[in-house]
Amino acid sequence: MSQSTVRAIVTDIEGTTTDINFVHNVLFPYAYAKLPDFLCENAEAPAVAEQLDAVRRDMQDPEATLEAVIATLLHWIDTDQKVTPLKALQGMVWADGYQRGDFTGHLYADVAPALRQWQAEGKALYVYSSGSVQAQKLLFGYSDEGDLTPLFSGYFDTHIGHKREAAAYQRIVEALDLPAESVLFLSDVVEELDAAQQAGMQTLQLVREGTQAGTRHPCVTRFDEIHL
Ligand SMILES: CSCCC(=O)C(=O)COP(=O)(O)O
Ligand SMILES: [Mg+2]
Repeated sequence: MSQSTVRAIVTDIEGTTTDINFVHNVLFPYAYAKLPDFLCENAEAPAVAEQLDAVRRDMQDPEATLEAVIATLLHWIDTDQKVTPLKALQGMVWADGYQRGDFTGHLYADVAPALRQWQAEGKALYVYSSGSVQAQKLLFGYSDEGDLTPLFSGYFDTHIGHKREAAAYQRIVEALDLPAESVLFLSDVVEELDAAQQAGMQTLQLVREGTQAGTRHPCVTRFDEIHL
């Protein structure tokens, strides 16, 4: 990493800022439990109906019943599929959980101080996650460390493309209007880092407890090991 040239940092969430176990053992089961009733009660609401139609398109069955759509969504949660309408609906369900205080967004202890320091140093901070932009804002807005959303300049989800495709990172660079080599991408997933590197970004792999270091990208175990 050529540290002096970093002008913006784009961070992944799961496995990077946030424990994978929080996502898989708190958020996903909450959505699994609450989604059926939420959809039965809100299927006619325009924002929900739009996502249900998108699920039917992905199922290649425009006439699929609500029951069949719900079964598909639950299967996608079970198999951790990063399907855009599922992610949008999960975000809507999690909003209730955060607002009721059922959980707060997990952040590793080293994350908030580093984000604050980088922002104070003039770096622009962005999030790129498979979770919807609404879900990202909720996690950082209702985080263990309070509302961190003022630290971020923007959020990207799968509407910009999938995280293992270089084209998604090219679009992010265009949106940031910065040279690709001045943007640093942080993730725990080597394939995501490969894609960001192909788009010209700098990369750093977060190797949190329980995850494996790769060999293709520089590695750190905590945000406070990153000196820009
Ligand atoms: C935005 S919090 C929920 C994260 C999520 O739904 C997910 O699938 C994790 O994706 P990531 O790209 O952050 O690994
Ligand atoms: Mg990740």
